[in-house]
Amino acid sequence: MALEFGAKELFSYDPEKSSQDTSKMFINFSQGLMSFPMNIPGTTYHKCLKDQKKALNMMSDVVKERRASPEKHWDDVLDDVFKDMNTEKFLTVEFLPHLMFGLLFISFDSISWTLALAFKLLAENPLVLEALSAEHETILKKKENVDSSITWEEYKSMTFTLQVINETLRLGSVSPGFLRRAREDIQVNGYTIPAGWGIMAVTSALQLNPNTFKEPLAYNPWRWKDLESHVISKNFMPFGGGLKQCAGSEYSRVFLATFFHVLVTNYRWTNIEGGDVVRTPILKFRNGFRIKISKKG
Ligand code: HEM
Repeated sequence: MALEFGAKELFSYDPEKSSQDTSKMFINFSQGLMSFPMNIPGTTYHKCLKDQKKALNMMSDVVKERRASPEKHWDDVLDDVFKDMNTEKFLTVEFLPHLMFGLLFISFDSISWTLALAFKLLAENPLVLEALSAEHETILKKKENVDSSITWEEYKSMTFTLQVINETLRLGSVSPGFLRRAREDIQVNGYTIPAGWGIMAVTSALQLNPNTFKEPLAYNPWRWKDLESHVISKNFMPFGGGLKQCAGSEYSRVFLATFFHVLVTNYRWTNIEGGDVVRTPILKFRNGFRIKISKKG
């Protein structure tokens, strides 16, 4: 679902018209990223390369189709990218399929894992689920038409939901951290990081620091009301930091909040099996994760 929604926003993808199982392609690609790099049929790595090629071919076809009818407007990200090609030299026709592939992968993988973790944590913490449901039921009650879309004001009123999102990202930052390169020698606590060295800031560990987050392993969204903004900005970086921070952070928050609204007002679920969280170094479930979901009566 996150993939189809992202693909629709990026290049007006219509799953009904696609002959390919796009989700499968991206899942296979994702599984091969941390696999042993042996490119022979049957290996995870081989599947990863094969499906990456398929996905890139699909993106190339979309780009070709767009170039063939420049008068048509799509009102999606690719439309804007085509406009930017007039001013940005790095946006070449050869680069576009890679850009679309990268954006789609990065958006689908991170959001899907965050959602999967939220399903697990909410089911394990019924008080949190109860408070989350209450916030969304209140929004529904105030609506004149319950079937109308969520408004920006409603999104802005989701205080507890945003705390749930923060707490989920704190405990389960999809990425272990972010990468930088030292441009000059850097002194840290008596050690020197020489210029040119790669640096990985392991923010996922920082987010479990008991000096900042009391009982760091507890899933406690209420903690966010008492944390001051300067403490948050220095200790909570699930979307990275500085000029290079995640371009999709606001999109992700809106997506997750909207998803929770639909989920808790319409569905209930129970965890069936799996759900052991591991880092490889990206967040994963060791033996998968199965839930039983049903419509609320
Ligand atoms: C829960 C969801 C997400 C998480 C946790 C996440 C996390 C991250 C992190 C940690 C970085 C590295 C930032 C840095 O180096 O400081 C990053 C970069 C990036 N993310 Fe996300 N991301 C998410 C969703 C998305 C989505 C939905 C999109 C696109 C629609 C996106 C697009 C990007 C891009 C383009 C960059 C590279 C930014 C740059 O290098 O200038 N991300 N993300």
